[in-house]
Order: sequence, then C-alpha cells, then structure tokens
Amino acid sequence: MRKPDGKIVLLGDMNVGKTSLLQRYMERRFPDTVSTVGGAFYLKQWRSYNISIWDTAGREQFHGLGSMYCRGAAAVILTYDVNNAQSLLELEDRFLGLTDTASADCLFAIVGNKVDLSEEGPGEGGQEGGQGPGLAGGGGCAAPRLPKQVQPEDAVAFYKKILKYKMLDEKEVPAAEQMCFETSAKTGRNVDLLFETLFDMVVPVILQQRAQGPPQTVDITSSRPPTRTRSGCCA
Ligand SMILES: Nc1nc2c(ncn2[C@@H]2O[C@H](COP(=O)(O)OP(=O)(O)OP(=O)(O)O)[C@@H](O)[C@H]2O)c(=O)[nH]1
Ligand SMILES: [Mg+2]
Repeated sequence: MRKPDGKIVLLGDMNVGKTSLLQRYMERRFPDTVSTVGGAFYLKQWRSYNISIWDTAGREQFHGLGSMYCRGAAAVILTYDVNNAQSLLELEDRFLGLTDTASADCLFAIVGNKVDLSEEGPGEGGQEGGQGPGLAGGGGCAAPRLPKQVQPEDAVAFYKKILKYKMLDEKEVPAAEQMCFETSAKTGRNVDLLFETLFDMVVPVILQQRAQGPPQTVDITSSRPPTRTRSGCCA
C-alpha cells in the first residue's frame, strides 16, 4: 500500500457524529455506530493523491491521543452538533489545542452536524446541496424537531477565533463562509461537499509539504531560541 500523501483528521466531542460522517462519505450509508475507541482511518484516492482521513474518539479518556493523530495534518475537521451548544464550546476548550501538531499550512473546517434534527417540515428532506439517499426512516412522519442551538454565525465566529489562535491573516486563508458547513450524516446533506471541498484544498498543502521535505526533527543541542511558526507551536 502506498504511503498516504496527506492527512485529514476529524475532531470533536463524543456523539457529534464524526464516525457517521465518515461512513456516510466512504460507505454511502448511515449505519449504527459505537463510540470510537482510539482512532481509525480510511484511505481515499483523490486525483493522483492518497489521502488518509482519521476518525478520532471524542471521549475524554482518549483525549491525549488527539494531538498524536493531528501530527502533520493537512486539514482538521472540527465537528460539533448543531443541537448542542456545548459541543461547539468544547471545540475551543478541548480540541483546538490538539491541532498544534498539525502542518503549519493546516486548513480548518468547522462542521455542524445533525441538521436533520432541527430542520423544518416533515421528514428529513435535506437534498439541498447534498446527495445522500435522504428520507431514510423519514417516511413523511413528522419527527420531533429540536431547537437548533448553534447558528452558522456562531461557527463563523469560532473560525475567526481559530485564525487568531493560529496567528493567521484572514486574507491568506480560505474565507470563513467557505470553511463552515452544516451537515447531516443521516440524510447525506452537504457531506460530499464537505469532504470534496477539503480534498481539493489539501492538494496544494500536500504539494507544499512535499516541497519542504520530510518533517524536521528538533536539534536540542541548538542554542538558537525556538521560532514561532504559523501554527503556533515551536519548531
Ligand atoms: N439524526 C442524526 N443522528 C446522527 C447524525 N450523525 C450521527 N448521528 C447519531 O449520533 C450518534 C453518535 O454518532 P457517532 O458518529 O458515533 O458519533 P462520534 O462523534 O463518532 O462519537 P465518538 O466516537 O464517541 O467520539 C449515533 O447514534 C448516530 O446515529 C446525524 O447527522 N443526524
Ligand atoms: Mg466515533
């Protein structure tokens, strides 16, 4: 098996739907899931590149593994549940710091999942901008609707906080509106759009990583003070 050319990592609190999103995209279905233990990855061939997509565990007890999975990542998908405001706050409090090990050019996507639960009208609908089979289990019955707790503007505000944290200039990175998605792993809404937008965006990051050569090792004998990188960690 060829070594992956680039890595994308899904991060977020338990139960937000990371595994379901990945299975919806890779296997075109919405199976029952069990809470992830550790992490797992899929390989996706995109154009002539091999991209690994890593699913991580949101459970607190596996938290320490997150930064290991993020090492060298070309993109990180920070996932929350639109019906659970706390899950967005957790991204800032618990997960953003894990991305310090990602590539200096790492891209960030903010994904609010489970929009089907708060959509108006009967059934899941959800084909707009999406492609999934939809309506699975919807059957025209009016499912109870949850009040949506997180609005797209909240995700955009979080994206801007990330840029600040990473000391990135808004003009040098993709616009917030391009990188914030609302998805449903259940209906498939925006799932292809999310992954395929990211694949296209990570190709230049992969080329950049190749041009820079293999990851640098730290020379601990060097007396030079560490320099601050764009990702906010020491090189
Ligand atoms: N209605 C609805 N339910 C979803 C959606 N995505 C996931 N779920 C459900 O939410 C629960 C958790 O989904 P997972 O994909 O296992 O969540 P996770 O983020 O991988 O959780 P951890 O592995 O514990 O970190 C499961 O019961 C899923 O069926 C969605 O888009 N809509
Ligand atoms: Mg999971």
